[in-house]
Amino acid sequence: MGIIEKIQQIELEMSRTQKNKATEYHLGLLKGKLAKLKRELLEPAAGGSSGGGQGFEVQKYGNARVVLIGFPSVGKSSFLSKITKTKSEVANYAFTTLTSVPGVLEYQGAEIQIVDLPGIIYGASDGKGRGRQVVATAKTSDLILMILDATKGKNQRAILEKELENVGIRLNKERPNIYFKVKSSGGVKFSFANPPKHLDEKLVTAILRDYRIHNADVLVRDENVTVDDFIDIINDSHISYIKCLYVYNKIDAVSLEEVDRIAREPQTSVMSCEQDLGIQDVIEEIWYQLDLLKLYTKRRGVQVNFSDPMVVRNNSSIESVCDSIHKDFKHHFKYALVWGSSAKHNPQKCGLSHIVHDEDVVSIVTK
Ligand SMILES: Nc1nc2c(ncn2[C@@H]2O[C@H](COP(=O)(O)OP(=O)(O)OP(=O)(O)O)[C@@H](O)[C@H]2O)c(=O)[nH]1
Repeated sequence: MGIIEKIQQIELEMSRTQKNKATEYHLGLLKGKLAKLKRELLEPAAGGSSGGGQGFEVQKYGNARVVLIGFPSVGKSSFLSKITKTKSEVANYAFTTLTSVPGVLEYQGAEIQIVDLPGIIYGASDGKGRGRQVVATAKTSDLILMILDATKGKNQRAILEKELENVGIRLNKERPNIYFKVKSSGGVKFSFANPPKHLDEKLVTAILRDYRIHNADVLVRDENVTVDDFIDIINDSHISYIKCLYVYNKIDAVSLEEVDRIAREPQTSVMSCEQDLGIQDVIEEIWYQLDLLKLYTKRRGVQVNFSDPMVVRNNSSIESVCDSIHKDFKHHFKYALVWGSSAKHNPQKCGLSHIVHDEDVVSIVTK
């Protein structure tokens, strides 16, 4: 039996099993098996090619990567052409509609790569070669923009969410707070801060046995974690936790009441590419979700150039600032002078561990 048939079989069995206290254990084991099969499906066949996809690898560029996902004709191309600088003919030539189209959004001095994934993320979890590559690209993104058609029902969003879920992408979710370490002896040690409500030692041990893991430390730090969370932690390297912004396009074609209703949903923006409505708000929301900040660097004896900021992630240290200048830079580091809200006094002399704030001015003194 092939993997897809096995998956279907387990899904069928799960759908036939009533959910109650008595079946919890059985369902938990099935979930563990299902996750393992789905993972295998997305792994390239041993010794095989990458799956026959062509020209899919999109090189990372800029300060962050945003991936657009949506059904055909929801307005992804229209949106991309509105927010990114148009690419030259030559650049366009390299990409067909079958591959992804990258563009660059310039905002607040940052360069944000926007990748328009082919519409076929839907169906990607059936293990087809190119679907796999689409998934791999989506997993490297800092933010997913799910572009939805305001004139269509709720179904489109649910289908895409399910599809992403199936390939190991968790939207707007923190990594579950479970410590898990495979060991070479000692059996399975299950411990917790407070007794978990949906997980116990028997189930954990049985799921691990299915993964052929017989020795491991499992420490549950959050009493609300579920079986699914635990299975994600076992499959950790295949699971990505990515922020998602839901963007509803074509609001010009629905009633004001409907726009109002959609716009109130969490993590949601609304726009009309055709009428040029809400585009700027979406860009601002992207910037906000990416959680980037601007710094200005200053050389000794030279005025700060406020028109040329450097963009780093929020909570960055001086060390990562050095790293984003050059990978060897920190080896020549002596100290940094920092002006701005992160500094106790202006300037403050700081070491590599100092955390910078938005709009700080940083001067790095080297040996
Ligand atoms: N009413 C309305 N129509 C729009 C809007 N934005 C795009 N459209 C129309 O929707 C259709 C699809 O737009 P595209 O930008 O090509 O959509 P896409 O998602 O890139 O489509 P694929 O390339 O098939 O994936 C076009 O006919 C657009 O004119 C909008 O804001 N309002």
